Amino acid sequence: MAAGDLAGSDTLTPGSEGAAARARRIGVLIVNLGSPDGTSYWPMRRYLGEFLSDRRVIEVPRALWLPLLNLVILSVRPQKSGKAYASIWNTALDEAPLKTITRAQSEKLATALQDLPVTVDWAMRYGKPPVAERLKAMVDAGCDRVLVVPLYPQYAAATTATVNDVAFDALKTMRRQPALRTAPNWHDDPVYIDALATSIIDHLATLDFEPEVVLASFHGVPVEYVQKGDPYADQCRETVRLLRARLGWSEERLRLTFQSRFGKAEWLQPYTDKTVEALAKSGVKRMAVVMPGFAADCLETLEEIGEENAEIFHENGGEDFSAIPCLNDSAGGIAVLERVVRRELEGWV
Ligand SMILES: C=CC1=C(C)c2cc3[nH]c(cc4nc(cc5[nH]c(cc1n2)c(C)c5CCC(=O)O)C(CCC(=O)O)=C4C)c(C)c3C=C
Ligand SMILES: [Fe+2]
Ligand SMILES: [Fe+2]
Repeated sequence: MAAGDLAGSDTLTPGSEGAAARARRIGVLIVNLGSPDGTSYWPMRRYLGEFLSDRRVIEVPRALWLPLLNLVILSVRPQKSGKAYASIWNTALDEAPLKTITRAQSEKLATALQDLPVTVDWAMRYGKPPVAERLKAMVDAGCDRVLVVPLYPQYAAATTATVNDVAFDALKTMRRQPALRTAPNWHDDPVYIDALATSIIDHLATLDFEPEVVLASFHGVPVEYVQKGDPYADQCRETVRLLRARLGWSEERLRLTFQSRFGKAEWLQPYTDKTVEALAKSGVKRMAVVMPGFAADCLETLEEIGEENAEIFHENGGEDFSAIPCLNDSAGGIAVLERVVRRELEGWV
């Protein structure tokens, strides 16, 4: 094979599965959490059903959890969450923002990796496109090695490990498996910290107010998961410590909080919504929130922070509130993904 056949990254478009195999390409599959196909009851129920049936997400014994999930939660939560998704829906493409942004990240990452013999694609852990389908498409297109990149800067079993689980599960059905690598977390990578710091500084420069406090709000997990050994909380704390150092900010100026509680158990604290309320009540008038644990804007950033927490702030006496966009497909965001991929492909390219 000519050397030129190996060079140049591309993206894998649906339908290319049957294309003539190009030998010895490397697949790079970026994977985020996933979203419902629509905001009405049944698409929401299907999505939440798949998500909340994952043993990595809900560790309650099945005999207790499945009746509660199927009889109670899946009859009420689809309506409530559907309304929230409707308020942020990308109506032009009729899809959730997480999908739009992940696709754009995949396309821009392919361009950034053009000098390498890689095929870049994207998938979702829940909903579409599924990890197994896109992995198979990569193999059919001639990839004999695949790097799976769970799009989470901080490792949690409920996010990173469950992506890896489904990738390895997909290989179980293949006679000729590709070699599979999974990318580790990048919570302390200088390129990531720098991209976050730049995004904060750039965003604050666009505001007509100076926040007195900035929250670094991460998705929470139950405290019990951390007690069982999940490194997630420590990695969130380390990200914020490095970010403060990079910005030269104090612990009072950049505060760590955890959002998106689900269920009745105790989750990581301090809670974002309670902190926003307390800050407003204590007389803070101007604040901003950055969400470093999300590689892309989604329901939890756009609706929960951008709408719900903004309202909490205003209702309790706050005046100016701003949600800082995630790194998304910005130059800084793509630089982070490129950094992770190039590092993890060492020895393969
Ligand atoms: C970024 C890391 C995330 C962790 C850690 C995480 C843990 C976790 N989440 C739930 C329950 C829900 N999360 C939901 C949405 C959601 N969660 C993340 C990321 C993490 N979750 C993202 C990116 C999203 C948004 C997806 C989108 O389409 O925009 C939802 C669905 C929405 C809702 O009904 O509230 C649930 C439910 C648990 C239980 C958990 C840890 C164990
Ligand atoms: Fe979540
Ligand atoms: Fe939420």
